[in-house]
Amino acid sequence: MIQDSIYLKNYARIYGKAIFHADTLREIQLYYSMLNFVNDTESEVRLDYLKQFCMTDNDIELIAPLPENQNYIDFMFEIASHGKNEEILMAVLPCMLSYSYIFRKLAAVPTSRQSRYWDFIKDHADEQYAESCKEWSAFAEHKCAGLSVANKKYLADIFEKASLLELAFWKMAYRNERMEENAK
Ligand SMILES: Cc1ncc(CN)c(N)n1
Repeated sequence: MIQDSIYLKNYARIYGKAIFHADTLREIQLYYSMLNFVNDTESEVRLDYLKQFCMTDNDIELIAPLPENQNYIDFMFEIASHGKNEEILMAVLPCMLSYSYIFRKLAAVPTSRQSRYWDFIKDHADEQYAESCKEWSAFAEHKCAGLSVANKKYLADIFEKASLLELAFWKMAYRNERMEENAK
């Protein structure tokens, strides 16, 4: 949750770039709806968890990102610096889509309701969130439809790279767990 708070603050910055380079108002509204989920819906639950650790977003400002988190942030910033919205979309979408996919699977496991992270799971497993993910994906398909095969391949590689950075972010939690085990 702490590393995620750092990640999400930087993730939100990417939308500043995307909105600036958007072609249409509809496009701005789509980016805004993605940012709105991260910054409002998701943040509400996130702040509740931080509270359980006696922390607020002000405390997060003093904590450094772990390497896996920093790598992911650097990658998104690098892509955003090109100022091309098709590329930015490929870098930001795995964050939104993978959570819908993973948390819907998790929510279907009966014992998940006993998890201390149930509120977090529930939000991301939500039907409305899945519908929004479909809308964002359809927008990306539409935006990229007329591109050359080579360009599509380049964009698919960005999507894949961002997805692998998501995976590394998940694994980061287990790395710390192992380090704690080893320290015992
Ligand atoms: C690393 C990461 N990826 C995705 C999400 C879901 N928005 C998240 N909160 N954090």
